[in-house]
Amino acid sequence: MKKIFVINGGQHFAHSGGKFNHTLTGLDQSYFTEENGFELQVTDINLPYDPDEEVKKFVWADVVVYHTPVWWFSMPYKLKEYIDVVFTAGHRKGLYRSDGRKNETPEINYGTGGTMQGRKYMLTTTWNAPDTAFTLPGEFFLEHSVDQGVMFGFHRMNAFLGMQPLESMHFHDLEKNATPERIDAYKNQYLAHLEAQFTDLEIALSA
Ligand SMILES: Cc1cc2nc3c(=O)[nH]c(=O)nc-3n(C[C@H](O)[C@H](O)[C@H](O)COP(=O)(O)OP(=O)(O)OC[C@H]3O[C@@H](n4cnc5c(N)ncnc54)[C@H](O)[C@@H]3O)c2cc1C
Repeated sequence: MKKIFVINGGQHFAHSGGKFNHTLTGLDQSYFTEENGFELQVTDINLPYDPDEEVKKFVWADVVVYHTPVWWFSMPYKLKEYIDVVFTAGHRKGLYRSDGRKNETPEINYGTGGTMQGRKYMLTTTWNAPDTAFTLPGEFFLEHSVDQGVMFGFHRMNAFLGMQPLESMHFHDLEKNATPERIDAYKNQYLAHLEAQFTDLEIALSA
């Protein structure tokens, strides 16, 4: 059984209802079943949580799945608060030991003190921005991808803990053009993405 820990970062606020991130979490619950060879734990950052129990979920997991809307080119404040609180609780309790540097060589090895080696993570993001804002010359994101641009720090954060990325998936135009057709297509694409990522993972983890 592969152990999957899903964090639903779809905060409910203003015009961002968290509904699409909740939909992704529901698809996880339909896919990561015991029948399919998975054990699943889910945290919704809108609900109260115990930081020590959350640390245990990270340490338990083979794969952490993060679902987040993008708010002001970052994550929602409740997800950021969750990470600040839980990762701090996880210092020397399974998430990270130190920043990785040694006193005698402080110039090198920053970010190598994580204790989550062997674990993987997968990121999904949701946006109002269309995908073309990242790809077309002259458009807003100057041709930087989501992973190498806005979410670069998020990926380094997971590297700091020692985790390796699975392929991310990003969902665009969910405000101005959230048509039923787009939502249905995204749901199907996400299930296909899970199949692709987690079929490969079976081979990688059991090797
Ligand atoms: C403070 C703030 C800052 C923001 N900053 C940015 C930014 O920097 N860049 C950017 O691009 N965007 C930004 N946004 C927009 C934000 O990223 C999107 O509103 C968010 O990603 C949408 O995700 P959600 O889970 O909240 O979905 P929701 O807004 O709840 O849902 C999106 C749409 O999908 C529909 N839907 C969802 N699930 C289903 C379903 N199962 N069946 C049928 N319909 C469904 C909903 O009805 C809705 O129309 C910002 C929003 C806020 C509130």
